[in-house]
Amino acid sequence: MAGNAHEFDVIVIGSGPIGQTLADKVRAGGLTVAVVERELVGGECSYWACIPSKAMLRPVIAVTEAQHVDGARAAVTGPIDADGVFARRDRYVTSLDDTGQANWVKSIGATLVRGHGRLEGPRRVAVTTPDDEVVVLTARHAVAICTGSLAAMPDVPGIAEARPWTNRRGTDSSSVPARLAIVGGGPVGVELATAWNGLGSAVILLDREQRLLPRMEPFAGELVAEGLTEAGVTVRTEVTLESLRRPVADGPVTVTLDDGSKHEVDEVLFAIGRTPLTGDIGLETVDLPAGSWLDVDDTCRVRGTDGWLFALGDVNHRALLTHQGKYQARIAAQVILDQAAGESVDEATPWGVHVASADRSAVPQVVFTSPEAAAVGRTAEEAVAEGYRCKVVDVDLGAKVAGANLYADGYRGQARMVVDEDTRCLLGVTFVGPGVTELLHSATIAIVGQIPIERLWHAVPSFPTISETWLRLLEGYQN
Ligand SMILES: Cc1cc2nc3c(=O)[nH]c(=O)nc-3n(C[C@H](O)[C@H](O)[C@H](O)COP(=O)(O)OP(=O)(O)OC[C@H]3O[C@@H](n4cnc5c(N)ncnc54)[C@H](O)[C@@H]3O)c2cc1C
Ligand SMILES: NC(=O)c1ccc[n+]([C@@H]2O[C@H](COP(=O)([O-])OP(=O)(O)OC[C@H]3O[C@@H](n4cnc5c(N)ncnc54)[C@H](O)[C@@H]3O)[C@@H](O)[C@H]2O)c1
Repeated sequence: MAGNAHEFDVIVIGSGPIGQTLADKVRAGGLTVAVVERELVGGECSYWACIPSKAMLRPVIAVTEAQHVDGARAAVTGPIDADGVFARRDRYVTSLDDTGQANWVKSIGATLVRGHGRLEGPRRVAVTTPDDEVVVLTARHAVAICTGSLAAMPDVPGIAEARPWTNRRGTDSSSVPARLAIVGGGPVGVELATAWNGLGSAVILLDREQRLLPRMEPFAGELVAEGLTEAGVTVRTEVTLESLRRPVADGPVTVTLDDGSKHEVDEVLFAIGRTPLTGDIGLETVDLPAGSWLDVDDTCRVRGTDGWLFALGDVNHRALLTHQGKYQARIAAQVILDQAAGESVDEATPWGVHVASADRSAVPQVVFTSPEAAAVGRTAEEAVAEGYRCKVVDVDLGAKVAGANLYADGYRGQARMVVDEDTRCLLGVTFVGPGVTELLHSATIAIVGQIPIERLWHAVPSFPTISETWLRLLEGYQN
């Protein structure tokens, strides 16, 4: 880079799915962009999170589903081929080679700068390259922090000697531990328990809360725990980890819980949440605290800065999901483009082009377990806590939905719809059961579109599909 080649309209720090989306959109709008990446272009999502976990889960879920269809069950005769699953995963993560994604960044006309980016005052980013050189970039319009998050670790005795797994080894290991303890029963914990149990590990899943998936409707965690238990996972809730011991480097780990029980395993995996990757990105140079989640407004501009600094994706802690971060990137790109053109930004109109309104009321999430759990919007408990006058409708899918029973014999699943009684529009919907994942977007559209119950009756689900759950929910609302 020579002359003013270090000056760009926009600098994006972090090339995960969110940084890439922002770069793509502002570039398409005619701005120049530098994308700074210190590790692999594509981020955690592409190599150690969404993509490898789903590549590993799909074979496990496919086999489990076949085992629940009379007649098909007889065709499932052996264990899952772990090497085949690892090969599938490696294909999806391009064997941790980011050439394809790096070329894509270049193909959109962005400049990829390899190295660790740190703010150096407003609109300046110093990049320490792999050769230990420092390149200083300046941004005419905006800097976007898209640095993502890291697995959180608890402070318990013995953690260093136990060399625990996180989502990284949990998604890139090509050997199956005979015994695996997973601490944390959120989405990462339940998905990786499903995957590794399916691949042959004896898994014990531990959570300190009363139930798994504590952020979803209670029946989600309960049905997922049932599915895991049926598959052979030992599920322990309301337990706290006291210590780990791995006296011999290659030997087993002893996990001690607060109820006094001890469990010997070959590996321990932590899935207890995330911490923001903001500790070493120069936040202190712009008067922001280092190491914290970045507080943004609904346009994704960092509060306390004057409109040049954006934080998108996991780092802003609005919704730690790839699709939601990419939505934020689309909104922020519009804000950046309009600011750069000297046009006004309308931050006051919900659902407008500059406001990430869905983050507040319509975040969809699918947890890929067996059964699957899919939810969007508020839970009943959240709606009540926020002061809504609401009606809750529950449907037992196995008992009431013909399409569900044709999908799996002895189908077990449940749905819940939370309705705002003042507007008769939906506040939240949850589906749990085999094959429900693709139903979720219908609920997202109903919530975002603010479609009243009366109109939903005109959205006719095909017979005999699991979507007929919608009819049962509407009938339940009338009764
Ligand atoms: C096991 C697992 C499974 C998941 N499954 C799903 C799923 O199915 N669906 C879903 O929606 N979400 C899923 N998530 C969440 C999803 O992975 C995150 O929400 C998503 O990766 C966030 O994207 P991001 O771009 O903000 O961050 P990341 O994907 O973490 O990317 C951040 C990038 O920034 C780079 N970086 C960091 N600091 C610097 C720096 N100082 N300088 C330069 N570069 C830097 C990093 O190297 C990285 O490449 C999963 C998470 C886990 C752990
Ligand atoms: N399919 C998906 O959409 C998907 C999959 C994986 C992860 N993610 C996202 O990634 C983020 C991280 O997921 P996660 O599951 O790591 O975090 P999480 O915060 O969603 O869940 C953490 C779980 O660990 C438990 N926990 C916390 N501390 C504990 C302790 N000391 N001992 C025992 N249990 C403890 C909590 O009760 C909770 O159940 C989430 O926001 C999640 O939505 C999404």
